Amino acid sequence: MINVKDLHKSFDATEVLRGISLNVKEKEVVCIIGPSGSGKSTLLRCLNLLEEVTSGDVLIAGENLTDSRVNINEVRSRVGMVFQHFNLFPHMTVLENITLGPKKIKGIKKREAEDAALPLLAKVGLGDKANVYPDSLSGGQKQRVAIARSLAMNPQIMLFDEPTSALDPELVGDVLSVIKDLAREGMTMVVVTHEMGFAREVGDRVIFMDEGIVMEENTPDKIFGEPDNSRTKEFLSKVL
Ligand SMILES: Nc1ncnc2c1ncn2[C@@H]1O[C@H](COP(=O)(O)OP(=O)(O)OP(=O)(O)O)[C@@H](O)[C@H]1O
Repeated sequence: MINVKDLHKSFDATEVLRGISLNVKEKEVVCIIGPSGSGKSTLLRCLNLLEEVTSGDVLIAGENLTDSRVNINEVRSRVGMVFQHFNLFPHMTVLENITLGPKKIKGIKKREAEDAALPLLAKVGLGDKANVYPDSLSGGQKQRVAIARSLAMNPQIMLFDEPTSALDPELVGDVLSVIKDLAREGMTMVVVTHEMGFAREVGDRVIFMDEGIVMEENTPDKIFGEPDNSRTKEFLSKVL
């Protein structure tokens, strides 16, 4: 579903991704861990064209995102992304936030978009919040709205960039449980996370990135039990 080949990404003279290759199969959950600044967010952003690739290939379901004919809106509909900061529009209700993309980008009629949005809100445990404004929600609730908003575009793939890092500890569990439900339903997902317990429990594979390269890719049990790479070992000894 996702095939990344020798991906390089530079910002001016700084090479942040230095030759990443990565394959994610349909329904697979891949968790990416690694120190701050190792390029995890940049990699994720290259997977839905939030960043332009410097060189290499990124294929999503066979379509090469480096092809200049690619339709950015169409790619972003297929590849949903949830950020650390929820980026909801404060002047719109929860329902308006969720239906904006389907209406504006997909041309779906208001009524139809709302009918599709309400079950998604129920799915993330916020069935009673359709008509409130984001300000009245907790961080965890806002993040669950952001997940519903991405799902409303009916994506084939979901990318999560540290979805719980901005949350108070007591709010993390509800957000992770929504992501776990998606994993159980067979959503293909790439999750950048500092939640090692989550990566171990939910990831089919875990990737350890450092200094813009994939240092190790392994099953959760292996990477958290007996990592092959000394840098992985060193990192995990600090965070576990
Ligand atoms: N738009 C940009 N312009 C210049 N440098 C950038 C830009 N975006 C990221 N970088 C740099 O790229 C490097 C990797 O950043 P990135 O956010 O991908 O790392 P990360 O592993 O996700 O870190 P964290 O865990 O702290 O979020 C950092 O040194 C960062 O300063």
